[in-house]
Amino acid sequence: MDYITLALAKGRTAKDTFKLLETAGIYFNDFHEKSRKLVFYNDDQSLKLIFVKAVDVPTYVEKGAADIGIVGKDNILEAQADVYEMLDLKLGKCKFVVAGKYPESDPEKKRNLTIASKYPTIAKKHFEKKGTSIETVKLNGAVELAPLIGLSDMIVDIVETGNTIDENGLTIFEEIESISTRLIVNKASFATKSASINLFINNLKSALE
Ligand SMILES: Nc1ncnc2c1ncn2[C@@H]1O[C@H](COP(=O)(O)OP(=O)(O)OP(=O)(O)O)[C@@H](O)[C@H]1O
Ligand SMILES: O=P(O)(O)OC[C@H]1O[C@H](OP(=O)(O)OP(=O)(O)O)[C@H](O)[C@@H]1O
Repeated sequence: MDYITLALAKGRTAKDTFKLLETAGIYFNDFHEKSRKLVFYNDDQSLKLIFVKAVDVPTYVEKGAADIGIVGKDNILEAQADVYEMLDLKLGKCKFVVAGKYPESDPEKKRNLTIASKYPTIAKKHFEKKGTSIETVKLNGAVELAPLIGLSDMIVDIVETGNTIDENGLTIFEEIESISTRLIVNKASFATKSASINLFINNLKSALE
């Protein structure tokens, strides 16, 4: 069997991903949360795990540095990565929305809107589809602050419980799409390592049932 490299997103979905891998019988015994190590091997050394920032997972997989990646749909869409998306792991569920101050922000206005987001590509594509041209301001967090202090008209961001939107007095104007953690595969690896990759995917599928 071929040996495969798995890029796994650090951050809020990591714990649930490790749990799912364990349900599938895949254990990384040398992994522990406080470790600063970035490379781990499973029990039978058939899997090499690299633990990277979520936003970088699509890059590792597209470029073939990893055969498989586990990462949120948000990062896959934003990266526009040329990879196969094979499985929905149903973790890290949330949705992309357009939000702003009500009634000051009006998404239907066709004037040049400024949208703040960690996801400027997704924001641009969404408004392009509606025939609205926008300027984007790329932020790396606390995006909800932007319309409150006049940095943008609205935001495109992730919502889960809605608490961040509510506590900052914003209103959701539109839901763009649902997000969850997905399994992605490098296109060349899928051809050259099909047996190992299919085995890995089938194990995860069984664990999800
Ligand atoms: N509030 C949320 N609820 C559920 N899932 C979320 C939420 N925010 C983000 N996610 C999902 O979890 C993934 C990882 O989130 P996390 O906040 O750890 O990543 P990050 O934004 O890259 O981290 P950082 O803020 O440290 O840069 C996101 O890419 C997304 O798919
Ligand atoms: O609907 P909620 O449950 O409130 O979750 C939504 C928040 O979670 C994410 O931020 P994160 O916690 O990653 O912090 P960030 O501002 O640093 O991106 C997202 O960008 C929202 O701000």
